[in-house]
Amino acid sequence: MKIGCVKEIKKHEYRVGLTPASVQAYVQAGHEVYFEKGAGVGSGFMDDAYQEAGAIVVDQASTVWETVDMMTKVKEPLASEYKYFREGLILYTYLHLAANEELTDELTKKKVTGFAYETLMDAGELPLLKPMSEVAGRLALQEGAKSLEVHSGGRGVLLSGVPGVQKGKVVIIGGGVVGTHAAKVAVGLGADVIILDKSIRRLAQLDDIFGNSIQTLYSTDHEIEEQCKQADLVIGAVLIPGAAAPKLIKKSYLANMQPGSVIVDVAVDQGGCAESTKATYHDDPTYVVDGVVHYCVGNMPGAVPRTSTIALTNATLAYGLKIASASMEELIHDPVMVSAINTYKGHITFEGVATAFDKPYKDIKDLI
Ligand SMILES: NC(=O)C1=CN([C@@H]2O[C@H](COP(=O)(O)OP(=O)(O)OC[C@H]3O[C@@H](n4cnc5c(N)ncnc54)[C@H](O)[C@@H]3O)[C@@H](O)[C@H]2O)C=CC1
Ligand SMILES: CC(=O)C(=O)O
Repeated sequence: MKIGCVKEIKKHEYRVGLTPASVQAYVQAGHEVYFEKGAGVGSGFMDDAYQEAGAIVVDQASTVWETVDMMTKVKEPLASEYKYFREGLILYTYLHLAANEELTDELTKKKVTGFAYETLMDAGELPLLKPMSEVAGRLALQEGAKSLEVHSGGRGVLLSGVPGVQKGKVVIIGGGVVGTHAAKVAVGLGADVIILDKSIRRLAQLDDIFGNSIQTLYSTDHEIEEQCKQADLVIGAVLIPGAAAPKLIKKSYLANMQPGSVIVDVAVDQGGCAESTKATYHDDPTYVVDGVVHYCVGNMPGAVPRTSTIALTNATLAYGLKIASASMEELIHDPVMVSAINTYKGHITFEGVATAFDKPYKDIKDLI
C-alpha cells in the first residue's frame, strides 16, 4: 500500500504523523511511504533521515495526497485539504468529529474511510489518545500556572504557595489520563488538589494512587459549582469517548468564581466542558470571560512536538501497520479496529458522532 505523511498545517502544530523509525517499519512491511519534504523538521526529524529509512520525499503536499492510499497525520484535515478527499482514501489521524460537523460532512460526502485515533478502544483503553493525554495533562498545570500570573490576567497566585502563605487550589474535573497526569504535576508542585469524577471506581483508584495528597469528590452539578467558586485553577478533563463533551461548567458559575482564576479546558477538542469555551491557538491561548481566564488550546501537545511526536507514533505504528496490511473486510471483523472507524462508504459509523449532529448512524457490519 502507498502510505503518506504531510506537514501539519494547523496553526502552531509542529508534530508529524511518522518518524523515520515508523517509516522504516512500514517499508519493511512491504509498503511505500511518500513523505512531504520538511514535514518532520518541527519535531527535529530531518528529510535525510526519512530518506535513509526508505521514504520517497516529495516537494509538494498535493503530490502526497494525490498518490497515497492511506494518509497518516496528527490533527484533523483543515478546509484547504478537503479537495484531496476521495472515495476509498484512508485517513488515519485525530478527527474529533463530534466537534466538527463540516469535516464530518466532507468525509461522508467524499466517502473517505476515517480512522480516528481518539476513538480506537483496545482492552478498555484509548491507546492512541493516551500518550497525548499524558502530555496535555502535564502541560495543563504548566499553562494554568502561567495563566495565573498577573501579567497573563490571572489572580497572581503561586500554586505551591510559600511558607506562611496558602497554597493554590487546583480542581480537576475528570480523573482519567489527563486528570491523573495533571494531578501528578499539581501534587508535585505542592498545590491543594481536588479531583471530581462520575466514576466511583475511578475515584477509588485515584485514592489508591495518590492517598492523602489529593481529595476525590463525586461529580455532580452542585459539587462542580461549589468547587469552582473556591478554585484558583480548574482543569476540564472529562471525556465520553467519541461524543461531544458534556457542558459541566455553566456560564452562570463564572460570576461566582474568584476574579483572575483560570480554566484550562483540555476537553476543548471534543467541544469543551465549559459553556464559555471557544478554541484558541498557541499564539494567543487565553481570553477572559466574566473575570475568569480561559485557556482552550485544542492541540496542546503541539507545544512540545519532539516529546509528543515520539510518544504518539510509538502508539500509532502497530495499528497503522494493521490498517495498511489488512483488507477492509478483515478490519471490519476486528472490534478494536472498528472502534476507530468513524466514517465509511459515505456513512457515519461511530454512534457518538451521529448523535452529536442528529444524523443517521450506520453499523459498519451492514456495509460489508
Ligand atoms: N486539548 C488537547 O490538546 C488535548 C485534549 N485531550 C482531551 O482531553 C479529554 C480527556 O481525555 P482523557 O483524560 O484521555 O480521557 P479519559 O477517558 O482517560 O478520562 C475522562 C474521564 O472523564 C470522566 N468523566 C466523564 N463524564 C464526567 C462527568 N460528568 N464528571 C466528571 N468526570 C467525568 C470519566 O469517568 C473519565 O475518568 C478528551 O476530550 C481528550 O480528547 C487530550 C489530549 C490533548
Ligand atoms: C488529542 C489531540 O487532539 C491532540 O493531541 O492534539
